[in-house]
Amino acid sequence: MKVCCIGAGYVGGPTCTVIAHKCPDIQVTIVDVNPERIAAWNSDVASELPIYEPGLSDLVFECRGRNLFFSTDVDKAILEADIIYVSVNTPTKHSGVGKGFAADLCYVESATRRIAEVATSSKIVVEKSTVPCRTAESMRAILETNSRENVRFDILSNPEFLAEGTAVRDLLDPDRVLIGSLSTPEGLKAQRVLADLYARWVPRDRVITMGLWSSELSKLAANALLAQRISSVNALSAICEATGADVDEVAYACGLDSRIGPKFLKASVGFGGSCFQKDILNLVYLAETLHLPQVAEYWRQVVSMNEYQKQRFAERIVRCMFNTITGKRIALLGWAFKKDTGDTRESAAITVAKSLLQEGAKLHVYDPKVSRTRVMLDLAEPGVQSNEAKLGETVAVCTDIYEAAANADAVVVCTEWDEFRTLDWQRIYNNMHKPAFVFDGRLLLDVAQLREIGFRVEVIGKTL
Ligand SMILES: NC(=O)C1=CN([C@@H]2O[C@H](COP(=O)(O)OP(=O)(O)OC[C@H]3O[C@@H](n4cnc5c(N)ncnc54)[C@H](O)[C@@H]3O)[C@@H](O)[C@H]2O)C=CC1
Ligand SMILES: O=C(O)[C@H]1O[C@H](OP(=O)(O)OP(=O)(O)OC[C@H]2O[C@@H](n3ccc(=O)[nH]c3=O)[C@H](O)[C@@H]2O)[C@H](O)[C@@H](O)[C@@H]1O
Repeated sequence: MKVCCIGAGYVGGPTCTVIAHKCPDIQVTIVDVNPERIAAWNSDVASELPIYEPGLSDLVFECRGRNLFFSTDVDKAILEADIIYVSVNTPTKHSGVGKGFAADLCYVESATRRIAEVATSSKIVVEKSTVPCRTAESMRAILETNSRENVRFDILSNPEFLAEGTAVRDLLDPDRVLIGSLSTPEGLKAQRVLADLYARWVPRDRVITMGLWSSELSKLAANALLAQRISSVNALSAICEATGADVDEVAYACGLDSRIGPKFLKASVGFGGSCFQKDILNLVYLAETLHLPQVAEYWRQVVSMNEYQKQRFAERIVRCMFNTITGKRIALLGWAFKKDTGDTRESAAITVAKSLLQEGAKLHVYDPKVSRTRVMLDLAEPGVQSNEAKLGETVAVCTDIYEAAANADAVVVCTEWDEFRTLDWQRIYNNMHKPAFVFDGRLLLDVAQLREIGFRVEVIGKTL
């Protein structure tokens, strides 16, 4: 059996690497239109792979050249494959109908058209990208009206639930694998083929099957429910700050109720990542097009609360620093949207940094997995400063935390990297301007220890 994956991104790369690892008899080819990305996947240096995920480079090096291949030859991989994963990006539309909400399906459509044009034999096409409900229907229409005679396509929905930073672990031991299909004999047969593939390492009872539309909607629903928990606890964090309650204690007390559960109740500066916001806005758009304005408004509020949380944190920094940060140096620790990834898409750090820059601060950014180029690209958006040289006057990207914090007025923690827990805070304090502030956007630091050293500490969801 041969598997092809179109899209060598955060999902296609790890997902199909794990398939290659678990199924040495299956040839897996991951293709992409981006030659730099494919070249990076073919690098022999772990740090040059396009994605940082704990444990991923070992699997890539184990399988690559054996039964795992990364290539730009999309057509060849399509021609040879029995199963084709479509794992391309589905960003929020920036223009046209549904601008700012709907998913842009142009990449899914172009990959689907390519499959239809190139394939000379029947294929199972797996919709891996996160898509609006009933996208598989559009894919089927494109495939059926553009394919050759005697070539049949069975489309399955197989949404991905991995989280970045734990992708390999999530793929090796998933809570569930979801496969949706039409309930036709051919659809069910294709569903069995894919279920058998996963059952090589996932217990059968965790490979669940259902209809196509339920499967597509379940992915959007799962992300909406997860993000809703974070916005709920972040909304409570604002009440905690105003009342003297402690959000960690409140979350702990609530999470012990087995109906609520303890996970995903960590208050923060705000959720980031490429999917939560995008997928909820997609759900909002879906509700609007279905003429369900109250439903749309309900989910929209999860995103609004997240924007509020990020803004509230930035405003608190300014307020605590005597209502002005003009010309002050602020060390920003963490740029990725969560620990153990170099991904910065929709990272809360970006919003906070932009607000601080607009208030006239000078930023020294440190993140163990994010490059200077990435930080500058994230900031060089319209409305902030588009000129990189000018940006360089107010933003420095440091490779050392102590250098970032030297002569700073404040340290702001935006990402929960483990290494921030064990810093030499006395050394940091000695080299900072006084009063020295620490703003913890991740409830990560030992506040008592910091206060003893002399820091003024402000934490999300707490008044100290
Ligand atoms: N990033 C994540 O943790 C998760 C993402 N998803 C979903 O998976 C999908 C992919 O996400 P990512 O991997 O993060 O995106 P990504 O942007 O990292 O990767 C997508 C890749 O597809 C390539 N591509 C686009 N059109 C193509 C075409 N016609 N032919 C060949 N290659 C093409 C792009 O060049 C890019 O390298 C999205 O729908 C996303 O919502 C789902 C679960 C987790
Ligand atoms: O569709 C997707 O892309 C994926 O989106 C999320 O995964 P991911 O965005 O990679 O990472 P999460 O661990 O969910 O974290 C998202 C954001 O929420 C924040 N978060 C998470 C948990 C929490 O309790 N509090 C909190 O602020 C994180 O710091 C991060 O900024 C989901 O967890 C995955 O199941 C899903 O497959």
